[in-house]
Amino acid sequence: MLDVNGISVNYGDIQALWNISFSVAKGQLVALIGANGAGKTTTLKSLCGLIPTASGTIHYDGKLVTGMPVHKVVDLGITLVPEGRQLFPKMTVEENLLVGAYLKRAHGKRAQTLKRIYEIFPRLEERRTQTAETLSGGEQQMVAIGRALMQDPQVIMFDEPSLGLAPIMVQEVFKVIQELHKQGLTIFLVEQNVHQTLKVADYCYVMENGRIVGQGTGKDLEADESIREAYLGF
Ligand SMILES: Nc1ncnc2c1ncn2[C@@H]1O[C@H](COP(=O)(O)OP(=O)(O)OP(=O)(O)O)[C@@H](O)[C@H]1O
Repeated sequence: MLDVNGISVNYGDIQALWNISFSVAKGQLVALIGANGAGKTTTLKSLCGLIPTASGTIHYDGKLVTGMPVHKVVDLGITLVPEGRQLFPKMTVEENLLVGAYLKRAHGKRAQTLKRIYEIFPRLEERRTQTAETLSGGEQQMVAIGRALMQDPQVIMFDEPSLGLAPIMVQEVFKVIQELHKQGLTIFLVEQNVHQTLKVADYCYVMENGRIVGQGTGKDLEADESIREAYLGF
């Protein structure tokens, strides 16, 4: 469904991605793990058209996405839940969610999608009139996921959704991601919580210094000694 072939990305004179290739099949949960500064966020931004690629191609459902503006990428059904959530703090939960449904593909079904999101996150329905800034970190992450779902995506990409959350909320976020996977969404998950990620991912890529240096099923990587040493600490 998503095919990334040999992309490179530069920030001025600094090369951040070197000839990255990977693919995400329909309905799969594929993860990208790596340390701080490895290039994970840069990879996501280039997939959404937020930053240009210097070389290589990105195809989605057979269509060339490379060079497309962000709103066109979103209209194809690719959605990002950004790191740090990026909600509108003074707007209510429901207003933040509705922001997600501004494009044509999602606008017509927004009432129906909102209902579905409140079924997934009953807590957000309880707090629908509360401003985003007054929510806990975990609740804000739920709003960010809900807002992405309002775009009616085919592929949802997460940038470190568990970052900065209390352990119980980390579990909650992973539960939601697994539930969305079960419902058939295609998921590309960028995470530093390697332990949890290897448990839920169908397939996983490992990134270091802007390069893909390993790949395999969650189980394979969990059993790999160098991965255990570098990312799992045992
Ligand atoms: N706007 C920018 N200008 C210059 N360099 C950048 C910019 N954004 C990222 N970089 C550099 O590109 C490299 C990859 O950064 P990126 O944010 O993609 O890593 P990451 O794996 O997502 O890290 P983290 O887990 O810390 O978010 C880093 O060396 C970073 O300093």
